[in-house]
Amino acid sequence: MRTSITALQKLVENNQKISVLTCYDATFATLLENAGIDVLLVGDSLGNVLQGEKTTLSVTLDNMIYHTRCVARGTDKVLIITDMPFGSYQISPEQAFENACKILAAGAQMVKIEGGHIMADTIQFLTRRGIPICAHIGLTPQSIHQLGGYKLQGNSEKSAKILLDDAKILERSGASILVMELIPATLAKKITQSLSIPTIGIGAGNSCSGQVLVLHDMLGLSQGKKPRFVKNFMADAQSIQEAVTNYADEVKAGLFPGNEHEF
Ligand SMILES: Nc1nc(=O)c2c([nH]1)NC[C@@H]1CN(c3ccc(C(=O)N[C@@H](CCC(=O)O)C(=O)O)cc3)CN21
Ligand SMILES: CC(C)C(=O)C(=O)O
Ligand SMILES: [Mg+2]
Repeated sequence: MRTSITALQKLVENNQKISVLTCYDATFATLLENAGIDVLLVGDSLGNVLQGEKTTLSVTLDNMIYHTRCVARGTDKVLIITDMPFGSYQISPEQAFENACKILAAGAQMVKIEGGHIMADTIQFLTRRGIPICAHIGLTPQSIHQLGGYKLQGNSEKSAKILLDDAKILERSGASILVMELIPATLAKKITQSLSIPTIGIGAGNSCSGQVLVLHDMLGLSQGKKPRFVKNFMADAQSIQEAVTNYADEVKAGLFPGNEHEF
């Protein structure tokens, strides 16, 4: 039996942090599972790190299905969450359901969708029909051309209030987990304390229920400017296994992210 959302909730109740990494293939999936990572996210960041694109916008549903299958084949214990790609869930709840079914059939146990209150109806539609949902607020990279850059979100009183309200609405709509990306640590803490579902942060400080990073970033493989929230775990490790184990340990111990990784 794979890790269930119930098991993740138990971790939260016992004040244990949830470790999440992105993963796109079977070899890494086996390695991450054996290193004790709790959740693997088949992220649409594969557009960046596998396909060499500037944004996640061109990633297709078939891409996500293919990589979900690869990750599922390489594992038998971890919970697999797969990003629904841009355009696969925004048209209607019905279309979102149809596409989410294909992702679950490929081996994911949950799908992630970007957006706040605007996604409430879709989340309600899917969760009432048996699809577990991870919501995602703050910096939502599929809206990059609207946001105008990969910038900190929720840094005004008004936008912080919208994010807090969105988080509550998403929980009420049935979301099982909430990813929060690139928001002030104090806001992420307040949101986490206001919800009963686990929160997973990336650039959202140390008070979330868990943390996620893009695998290639934490292995120091990504080129170009490194976002503030990224830590290269290969810098102090002799092997990929050791780097991943250190990540899991530092998340569990509340050592990562440190002050230098938050906003
Ligand atoms: N390799 C990779 N890592 C990611 O974390 C990631 C992807 N790809 N692709 C999809 C999105 C895009 N993401 C990004 C990309 C850049 C920044 C960045 O440069 N952030 C600045 C913010 C500066 C500010 O607003 O103050 C930073 O310094 O963190 C953040 C998130 C997160 N996701
Ligand atoms: C960075 C995480 C949260 C993500 O959505 C992705 O990898 O696509
Ligand atoms: Mg994503």
